[in-house]
Amino acid sequence: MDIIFIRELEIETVIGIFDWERQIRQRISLDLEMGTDIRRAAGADAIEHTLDYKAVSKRLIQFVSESEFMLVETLAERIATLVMGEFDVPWLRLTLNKPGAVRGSRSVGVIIERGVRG
Ligand SMILES: Nc1nc2c(c(=O)[nH]1)N=C([C@H](O)[C@@H](O)CO)CN2
Repeated sequence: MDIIFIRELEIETVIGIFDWERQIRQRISLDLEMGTDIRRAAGADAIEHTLDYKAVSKRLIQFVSESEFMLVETLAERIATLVMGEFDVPWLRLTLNKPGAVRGSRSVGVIIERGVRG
């Protein structure tokens, strides 16, 4: 299996469990690895035969910036469902970072893996 990836996709959104967090927008950062087979696209040298990382990124920016979840877990799960469903991705690993959320740490967040790795 091959992997198409997106690193450090930064998006502002409403996220958090505290009252003050419901009033502001905070930056989250996504690292996404998506299972695929690149051989057909490489053979034809044609974007229509592969997973377009720009199209995935644009959809994620739209979805995440309009979302208002409390937990990073919920946002991560919803992103995984969206990517697998809309882009026909059989397996993915997603790291969702919430930088600066905990004083003294660079980042906190969640890592999830979904689907079947071929
Ligand atoms: N496992 C989690 N723990 C915490 C979350 C979360 O989404 N998942 N969220 C918070 C607060 O919103 C925090 O980010 C504010 O600093 C605390 N713990």
